Amino acid sequence: MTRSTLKIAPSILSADFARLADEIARVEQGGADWLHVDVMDGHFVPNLTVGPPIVESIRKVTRLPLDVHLMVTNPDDCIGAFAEAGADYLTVHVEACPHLHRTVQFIKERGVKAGVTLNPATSVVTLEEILPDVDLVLVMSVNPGFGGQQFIPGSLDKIKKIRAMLDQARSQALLEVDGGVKVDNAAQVVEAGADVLVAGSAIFCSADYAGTIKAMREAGHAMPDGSRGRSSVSR
Ligand SMILES: O=C(CO)[C@H](O)[C@H](O)COP(=O)(O)O
Repeated sequence: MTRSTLKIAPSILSADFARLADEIARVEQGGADWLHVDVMDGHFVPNLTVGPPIVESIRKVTRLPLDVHLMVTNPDDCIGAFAEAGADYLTVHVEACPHLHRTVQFIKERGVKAGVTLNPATSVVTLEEILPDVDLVLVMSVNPGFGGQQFIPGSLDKIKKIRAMLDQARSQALLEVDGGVKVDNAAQVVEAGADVLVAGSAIFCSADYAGTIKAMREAGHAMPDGSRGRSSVSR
């Protein structure tokens, strides 16, 4: 099976929230494919960020698909509000969902693409039963809660395992990686099997957002042996 074109999703967690519309315009004009929005409740993760009103405001200033990552306890309680606010993807944690299949159906019933994600210490086995139902799998390559952390090296093996599971199931779900993704490791992450690279500090802490996005895309398409990556092929 061929793979989707590599997507770059800047995470606004590292943007200047006082100038959010400008920051979003800069990454959109700079070639971003998606916008990644981290929702944190101060309970599932030790940080607080944005809710549905902010997503609704973001929806008005960009055409980029909104990739909303719910780092919250009881995500079922807020799925409707984020769907109405304009999320294109809603991704929930397997650790936060005792009835994961029901939660995924809630998301899809609202016309939103459904993603599932797992923390670094959570086994890929937790994905086995839900894979046929999801549009996206997100591998957290840092412990969620904060931007600017170091990529956990063991994440590469996890990405490879999930890539193999998706390919074996002939799944069309996208494989996204989030946490410590930089220009320097983008090739390894894509080689391991990623379709979507989330990057916060790498982009928003750089002087040239467009240049960083371009460099990350080029790195992701350049395999170690110099060949073009599988991710450059559309399915
Ligand atoms: O989900 C997240 C943190 O929980 C962020 O999306 C992620 O950490 C991106 O930041 P960076 O690229 O700086 O690591």
